Amino acid sequence: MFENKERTDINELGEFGLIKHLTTNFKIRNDYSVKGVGDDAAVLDAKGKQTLVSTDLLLEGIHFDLAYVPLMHLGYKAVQVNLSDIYAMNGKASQITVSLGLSSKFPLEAVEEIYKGIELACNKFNIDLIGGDTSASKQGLVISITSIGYADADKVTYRNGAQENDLLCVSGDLGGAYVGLQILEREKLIYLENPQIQPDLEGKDYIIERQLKPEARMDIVALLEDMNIKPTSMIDVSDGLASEILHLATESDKGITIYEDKIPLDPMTYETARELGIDPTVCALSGGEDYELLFTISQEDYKKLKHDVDITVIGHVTDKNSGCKMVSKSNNVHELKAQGWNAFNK
Ligand SMILES: Nc1ncnc2c1ncn2[C@@H]1O[C@H](COP(=O)(O)OP(=O)(O)O)[C@@H](O)[C@H]1O
Ligand SMILES: Cc1ncc(C[n+]2csc(CCOP(=O)(O)OP(=O)(O)O)c2C)c(N)n1
Ligand SMILES: [Mg+2]
Repeated sequence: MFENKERTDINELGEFGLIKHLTTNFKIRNDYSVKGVGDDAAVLDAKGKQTLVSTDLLLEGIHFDLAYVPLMHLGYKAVQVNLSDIYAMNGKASQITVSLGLSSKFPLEAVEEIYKGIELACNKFNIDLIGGDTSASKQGLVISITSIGYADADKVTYRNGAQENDLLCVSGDLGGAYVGLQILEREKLIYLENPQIQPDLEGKDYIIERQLKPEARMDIVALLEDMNIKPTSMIDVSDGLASEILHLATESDKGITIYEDKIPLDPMTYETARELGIDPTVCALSGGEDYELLFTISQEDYKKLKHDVDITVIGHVTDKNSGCKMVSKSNNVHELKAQGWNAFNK
């Protein structure tokens, strides 16, 4: 989705000219970055902390569809999904590298749009862009971002630390990004059949934003620190609640039980799912792309966060033999299965 009329051929700048043009506005802003863009490698200083590194790959046609994703949003989202993994380790994100495979149809102005989104994310989350790689691609747009962060060794939170009787908590609300995607896909099909019809996204702002412009939960990491809570285990919700619960349980060698009526759903998510004839609970369990934090805390810590409206306790940790279960609104017990999004199922 790129409507800018000006089209400058990337060949006019060449690879190095392009890199210079795109990165010149990015200034190093934090002490962990010794050298950013411009040498054979970036130089970082962990300042006695542990270093967290995570990488994700976004491919046109698999992870995003340029028919309805504006390039600036894509740049912003690509950064968010990567920062989210650093926050899921209970760390502070400080740097990213950005690697691009650009299809030949992309003019300079299109790449500039992606970088506007990246810059917005870097400004908002205090991140240094410290490097990357740029190439032409014959198969559409490819974006790979690596995020780097730091945490004191005793703060780093793994997937494997959940203990029996811990409480399972989730930030924000779930399922919105998936329902937003269904609306965007619906409007795309209508448009393809009849290009005169303008997309009808009226009243769907929140869920469309959840899909196009997710926000990684840096604030939750800060909140937990303020509350003096160290989660016993943590993961971010990228593939859907069910899949992430199974990761925490498997890695921790425990079982987990959740309660359907506790799953936080935004009213717009709930109503739109109903309109589309899909079960809102299934959207939360299997939709994905929520980029909320799912974590376990010890019972003693419950009093510290019970009044926080942005964190919901949805279940608890059990012994391994009890497996992963959801108690439904009608009090039936269902086994949780990882039926979340899977790139290989497309
Ligand atoms: N091609 C690969 N080579 C090596 N490690 C990989 C590869 N793909 C994924 N991983 C690693 O597997 C683990 C799980 O990855 P993934 O399911 O993608 O996690 P996330 O949902 O947090 O991105 C991570 O430690 C990741 O770095
Ligand atoms: C065209 C399109 N198809 C599918 C999706 C949905 N989708 C894209 S990425 C994703 C989940 C996370 O992707 P993955 O590559 O598994 O990331 P990771 O778990 O490694 O962080 C989902 C549900 C989408 N937003 N757009
Ligand atoms: Mg991954």
